[in-house]
Amino acid sequence: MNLRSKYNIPANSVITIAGTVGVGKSTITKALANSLGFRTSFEKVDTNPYLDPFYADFKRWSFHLQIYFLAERFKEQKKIFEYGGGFIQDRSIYEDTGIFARMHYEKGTMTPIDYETYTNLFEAMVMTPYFPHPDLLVYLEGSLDDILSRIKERGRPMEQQTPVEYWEEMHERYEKWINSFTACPVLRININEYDLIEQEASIEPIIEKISNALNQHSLLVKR
Ligand SMILES: Nc1ncnc2c1ncn2[C@@H]1O[C@H](COP(=O)(O)OP(=O)(O)O)[C@@H](O)[C@H]1O
Ligand SMILES: Nc1ncnc2c1ncn2[C@H]1C[C@H](O)[C@@H](COP(=O)(O)O)O1
Repeated sequence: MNLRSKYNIPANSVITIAGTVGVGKSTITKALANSLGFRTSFEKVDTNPYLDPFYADFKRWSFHLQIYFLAERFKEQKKIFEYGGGFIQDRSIYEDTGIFARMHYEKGTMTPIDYETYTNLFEAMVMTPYFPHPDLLVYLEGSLDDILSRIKERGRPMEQQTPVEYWEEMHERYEKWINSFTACPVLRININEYDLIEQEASIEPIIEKISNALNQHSLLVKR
């Protein structure tokens, strides 16, 4: 019996993984998809033409990068819809606006006009009844120190050159953001609760929690 059947997880579920840069989203996305027999939806990092220029000059490229990510995530959303679900998604579309665009606007590295244009576009595309929200958002949380050492260990050059204050600011914003997030049900997981690098089997207790969260929500909806 596979873990999806064992824990009664519907085959058409869409589970999105959220959390700050380097927290471990891609790693857990792969592990969950493998264990549940789901497809994956990853954000494109290596082929993103704006990411390197953005890290070199936030002011010049923040709007371009947000539009690029929005288009990419929307295409992924369409793919998930066309397959009828059964996906683990690496990063939610909500973080683009709730964390990144907002942070750059408030820090002065995105102009008010660009922010308004972006926000209008985001709301017209995403915050409509036609946009399917995920069944569950799994939020990965961890200490700033752990996250900084993971960013360092992964070694993406543009992230190494970014001042630590950027990651610190993002870490704080994530905590506030998740506390007021309501677009879909949330399951919080602390990254010290599992270790997929040393112990592959540590995915099973996470799947059990996901199952409880999904089933609890569907009971609430049925009531
Ligand atoms: N459970 C874990 N324990 C230790 N290191 C981890 C764990 N999960 C991820 N990592 C490491 O942390 C770094 C960032 O992980 P990644 O999945 O790429 O994060 P994200 O997708 O959130 O940016 C990678 O070097 C990865 O190998
Ligand atoms: N919406 C975004 N704005 C700015 N930067 C972003 C956005 N989404 C992702 N990123 C950056 C952050 C990282 O450098 C890479 C990949 O993110 P990760 O959390 O490592 O998967 O893209």
